[in-house]
Amino acid sequence: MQPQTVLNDPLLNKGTAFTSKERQTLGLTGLLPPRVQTLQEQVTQAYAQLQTKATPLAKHQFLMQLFNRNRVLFYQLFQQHLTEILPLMYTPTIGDVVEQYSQQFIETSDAVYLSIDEPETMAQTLKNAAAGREIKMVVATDGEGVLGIGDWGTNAVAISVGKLMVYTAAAGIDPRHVLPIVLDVGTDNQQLLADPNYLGNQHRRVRGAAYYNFIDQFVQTVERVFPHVFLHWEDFGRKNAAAILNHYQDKITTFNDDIQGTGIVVLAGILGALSISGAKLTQQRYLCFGAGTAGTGVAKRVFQEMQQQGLSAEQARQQFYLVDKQGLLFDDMPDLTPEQKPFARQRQEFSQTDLTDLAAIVKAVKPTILVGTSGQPKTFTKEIVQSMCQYTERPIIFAMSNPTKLSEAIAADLIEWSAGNALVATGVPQAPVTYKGVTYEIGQANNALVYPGLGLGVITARAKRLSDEMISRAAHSLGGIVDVAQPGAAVLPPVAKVMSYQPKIAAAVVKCALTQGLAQQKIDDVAMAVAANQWQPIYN
Ligand SMILES: NC(=O)c1ccc[n+]([C@@H]2O[C@H](COP(=O)([O-])OP(=O)(O)OC[C@H]3O[C@@H](n4cnc5c(N)ncnc54)[C@H](O)[C@@H]3O)[C@@H](O)[C@H]2O)c1
Ligand SMILES: O=C(O)C[C@H](O)C(=O)O
Ligand SMILES: [Mn+2]
Repeated sequence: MQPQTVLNDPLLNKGTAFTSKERQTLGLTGLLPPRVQTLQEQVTQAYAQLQTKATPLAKHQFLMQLFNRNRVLFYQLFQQHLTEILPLMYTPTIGDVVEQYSQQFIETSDAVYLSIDEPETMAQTLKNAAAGREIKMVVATDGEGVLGIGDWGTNAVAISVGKLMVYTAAAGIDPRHVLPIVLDVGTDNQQLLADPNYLGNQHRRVRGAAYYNFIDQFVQTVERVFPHVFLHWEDFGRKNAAAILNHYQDKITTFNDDIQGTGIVVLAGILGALSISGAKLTQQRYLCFGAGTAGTGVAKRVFQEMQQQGLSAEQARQQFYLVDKQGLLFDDMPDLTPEQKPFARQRQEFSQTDLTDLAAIVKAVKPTILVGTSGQPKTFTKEIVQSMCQYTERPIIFAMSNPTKLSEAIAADLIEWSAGNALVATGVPQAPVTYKGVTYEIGQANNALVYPGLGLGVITARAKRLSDEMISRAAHSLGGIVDVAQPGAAVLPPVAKVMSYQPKIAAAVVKCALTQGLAQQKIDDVAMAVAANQWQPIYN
């Protein structure tokens, strides 16, 4: 191998950690500073450099440079400083990274850009990108629904890269086995269409049959080029996200993170909240604010859980109320999505005629659980929180929207307005809140808490399908980590321990796959099999 190849391959490069013997063998003598460092010395030095960067975006750029040069060092640093680095490489900073993509562009970070204008190149592109590696996991986005910030076209490649980083940092998914992909089908973002520096296809989004044909070609090609791949869909627009999942979930091993990952983390958070309050799930009234991809995905997961806990489908359905742009959703509305329809209510259930404003809806419905997936900032007001406190002792309030500027609420407000009674979680990281002498830990209800372990389980089992039961098992596996007797306990386990509970999630998924006959891998010892699939960021 050419010496330059080793130094330029982030999966092989050790930088200053190449020993003098390795330098001799690989022809690197004199191509690096003379001092040989240990990995830990490199980590310490890189961490100190990181501290000199002034803004989250500058820190992100520095960390991307490390990622692009030396992946072992990058992930070792990431894992050692996980709570600090996660928000820099993922939510919320990733939102700014997407918006600034063209302005900041230097290099591609081993991502793949599949253009709807050149469909014939797809198979060769995937082979080129893999360069002989076995690809076990792909994250693909078409960038139409990035977090809550909307359509960012090809810029959304940063989301695929970021999601995969979290897979590796949190669950040890081997970076040699992953591929981040953007499906560039155009953009309807006027700012990008007018921007001379925009790097994507500068035309409007292709829709309809041509779009679905492209998606289908992608699925067929990925499955052919990478047998047994786990295909993770991220941040598609509302219509396409559900349509794609519904079409492929019984055909291939696939997962929509916004629908299913979010369903897992919210259900786990609700189960955590109920174990604090002692209330029963089957007695909760559930209000979804923002009934789009995530909102309906989560509602469906909680709905299924209520049935597992003994309610009939009809009884369970009575506990759900969905609110979208139109207000409370009624079955006579002409523009309901297929995912909203099953939960739409009948007008005659209510004496009120105007149920468009969230505060009025809360007063009428009296929800005990309020989950925001609307991308509408500050919509969970004092009035709403205080209404909920009038009829329920411990209201469950999750403000899921990302990034921070779009969150439905600030945790500190929810705690104060409810006099410490609300059981709170937020999609973005929020600091603990001290109120009247109690410190409330704020669980981060972000799918990042769960999808890495889920993917690790799927890969370990070489699961044929990702079933509903596997998803349900993943949600339940998060119970018992937090000491709920502790005053101010969070409803979800902390991000600081995220690495420690991913194997637990993975094991639950593997066991379920084995039971359901969906595992294509023979496994005797589940914990050992999971551990064997975890890559460690250390030099060979
Ligand atoms: N915390 C997490 O893990 C997580 C996961 C997925 C999505 N999210 C967040 O949820 C938000 C929505 O994401 P999505 O993928 O579901 O997007 P989406 O576009 O599919 O859904 C958003 C929904 O909100 C509705 N909406 C818009 N304005 C509204 C208003 N004023 N009142 C009521 N409803 C309104 C839209 O019509 C749409 O149905 C984003 O901010 C995203 O970051 C968080
Ligand atoms: O990316 C995140 O932080 C969570 C979620 O997938 C989202 O779209 O907001
Ligand atoms: Mn997402």
